[in-house]
Amino acid sequence: MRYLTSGESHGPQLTTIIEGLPAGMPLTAEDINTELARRQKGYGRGRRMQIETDRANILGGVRHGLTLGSPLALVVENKDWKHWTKIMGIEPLEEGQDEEIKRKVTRPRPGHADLVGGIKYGHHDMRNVLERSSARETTVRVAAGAVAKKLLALLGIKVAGHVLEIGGVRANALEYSTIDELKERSEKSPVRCIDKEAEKNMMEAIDKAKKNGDSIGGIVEVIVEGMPSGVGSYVHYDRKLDAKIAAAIMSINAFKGVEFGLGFEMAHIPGSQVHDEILWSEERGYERRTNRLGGFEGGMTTGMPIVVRGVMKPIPTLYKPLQSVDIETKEPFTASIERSDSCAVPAASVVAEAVVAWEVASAIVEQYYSDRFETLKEIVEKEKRYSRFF
Ligand SMILES: Cc1cc2nc3c(=O)[nH]c(=O)nc-3n(C[C@H](O)[C@H](O)[C@H](O)COP(=O)(O)O)c2cc1C
Ligand SMILES: C=C(O[C@@H]1CC(C(=O)O)=C[C@@H](OP(=O)(O)O)[C@H]1O)C(=O)O
Repeated sequence: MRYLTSGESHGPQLTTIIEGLPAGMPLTAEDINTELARRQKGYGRGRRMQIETDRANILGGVRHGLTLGSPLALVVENKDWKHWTKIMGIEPLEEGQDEEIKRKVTRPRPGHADLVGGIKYGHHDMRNVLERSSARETTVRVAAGAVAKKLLALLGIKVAGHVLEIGGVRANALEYSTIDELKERSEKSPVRCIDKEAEKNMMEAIDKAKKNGDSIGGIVEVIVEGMPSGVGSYVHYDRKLDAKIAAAIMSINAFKGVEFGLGFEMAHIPGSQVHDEILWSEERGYERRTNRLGGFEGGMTTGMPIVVRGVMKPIPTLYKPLQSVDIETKEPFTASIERSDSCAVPAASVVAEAVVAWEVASAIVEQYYSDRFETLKEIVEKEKRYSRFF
């Protein structure tokens, strides 16, 4: 499966076209809207989220609640567009119309795509860069991910994301018995963290950063449970599913690192405490004693839950801005200030779920079968059994 997205942050809408979904899969706008609403929540976001109520309009590829196997077209309107119609106008400016209408950005923000993107595409108004480099685009990535999540859910595969760290505050009481419990508890938390003590401290850290005109980042974790083993392949670099998931996490705005299972801790632990011992029983087939490798061996799923984490840097727009240069005058100035979040880690955990779900669903459809959903379901069920009792 593949998808492309189009649209600017303050333009009329965001669009995605999804290609390669099997036919006959139940899908409603509500399936997508629930995920869009989850992405909008989260402590630390700016005023924009109070303006938007993201809703998906399905404009192709579905009839009477079932996918047709044809491309799926989804559109999410930007409610904020009505305040930006002049600034973001599509038609050329008329003779004598004020250039100021464009709300030009000439003082690039360190950490944003502004300067490099402006130089690369020859934009002297860096609004032409920031409008597309903005994480507003993650709205339609979450829409595409919602479709993938629906496909996975119907195959008995569950995806959950939560927040592990914000601004140096680490969650530690992480006991939960099922992935459903993790989902339910993180859903209730304003920072999507299931450790109540850490939640409080994370919110305080966000308040403090905001008060200081600063920003903070953090770590999110995504878990995928119910996978058959053997999805992905060791035979070629571009068929390794862990590599594709890592790239997907890295593609989220502001993400700077990825790890699976014990991750970077593996650098200082002996092999005997890293690799997952193999067990077999008549009733349950193959199992692992532990899941320290986070569900992958040789780029293939082991059948244990996929456990992947990503680190998000602090938001680059600062209300107490850093040093920059005006690209017109070359004089030193502080960077421009655009309306901004002070922490978007909770929202980013929903985006991370979406991009991981997309990679997993794509790999399943590519590997097993892509025409009819019911047939795909039968194949996946058979495959889960086959790989357990081989
Ligand atoms: C959900 C989400 C919300 C974000 N909100 C903001 C924001 O309000 N202000 C900002 O400067 N950056 C925000 N970012 C991060 C920037 O989009 C990102 O840092 C920038 O596009 C540069 O890309 P890079 O950090 O991947 O290099 C957000 C990122 C995500 C995932
Ligand atoms: C609009 C979203 O996030 C935006 C991401 C973003 C950035 O620079 O990445 C900057 C802000 O945009 P604005 O200046 O319009 O408030 C965020 O609000 C969203 O997540 O839907």
